[in-house]
Amino acid sequence: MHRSEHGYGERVTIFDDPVTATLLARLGSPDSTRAEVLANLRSVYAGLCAEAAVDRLPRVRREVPTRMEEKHPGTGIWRGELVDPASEVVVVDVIRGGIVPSQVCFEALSRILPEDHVRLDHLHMSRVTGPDGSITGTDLFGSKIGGPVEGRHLFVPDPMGATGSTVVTALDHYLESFGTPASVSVLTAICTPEFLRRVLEHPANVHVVTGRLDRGLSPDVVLATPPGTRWSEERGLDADGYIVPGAGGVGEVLNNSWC
Ligand SMILES: O=P(O)(O)OC[C@H]1O[C@H](OP(=O)(O)OP(=O)(O)O)[C@H](O)[C@@H]1O
Ligand SMILES: O=c1cc[nH]c(=O)[nH]1
Repeated sequence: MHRSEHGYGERVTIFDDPVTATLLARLGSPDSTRAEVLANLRSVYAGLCAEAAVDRLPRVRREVPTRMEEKHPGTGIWRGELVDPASEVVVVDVIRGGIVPSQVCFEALSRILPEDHVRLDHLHMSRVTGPDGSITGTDLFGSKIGGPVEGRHLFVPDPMGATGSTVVTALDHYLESFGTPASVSVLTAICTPEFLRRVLEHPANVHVVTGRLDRGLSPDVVLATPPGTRWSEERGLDADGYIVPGAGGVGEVLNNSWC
């Protein structure tokens, strides 16, 4: 995967490839149908999940006989590194924007690990706005969490990393009551510099993999510098907590539910 150069530190991966950029440009376009948005979101998350799995999951060396082994004993055997099948993973479904991305990750990880090592949890969450329309926090209304996360690799696919309030609330909930994961990967289709600052400060030692980093409200002089070089001056959030340029309310579009 082509990765963007940036100054946000080693725990951040930003995709830099024209395929992901094209999918995300269509995803955010006012002309795209819901079917296109869904299909593009699935494609983007297949890439984000694979990248996080490569970076975070332990590996083992293995020898695997192929169908050629019978004809070529000893040489018809593939030798190399695989994902360690002992790894255990928990995918977090952040309802509602995260429903489709979490299902994509759950299915993808279930193809590379034993099925009983991959779990899907659900968190019912919603951002809360104050009287002026600005985001004041995130409510966690309920959860279905299938057990501890201690020693497991946590994947949090949340498409729009805006203020970071949703992800931080989710991680607080896990750390308070369900143990310490072996690693935490937050996967966003699009995120802001403000989001990165907030989630990287979290004690869970978060790694972020994002398809795009949007900082469209930054001054021109800052936009002329590589991402993260003048991080404190970068702005990607509008006054209502929406990402600019962003993709609008993705949870709303995906669900045709404007609330
Ligand atoms: O980084 P934050 O500022 O917390 O915002 C991000 C949240 O908004 C979107 O979801 P969705 O539209 O489902 O949620 P909402 O109704 O809470 O905006 C997105 O998928 C995140 O869950
Ligand atoms: O820009 C944003 C911010 C939060 N949620 C979205 O769907 N879009």
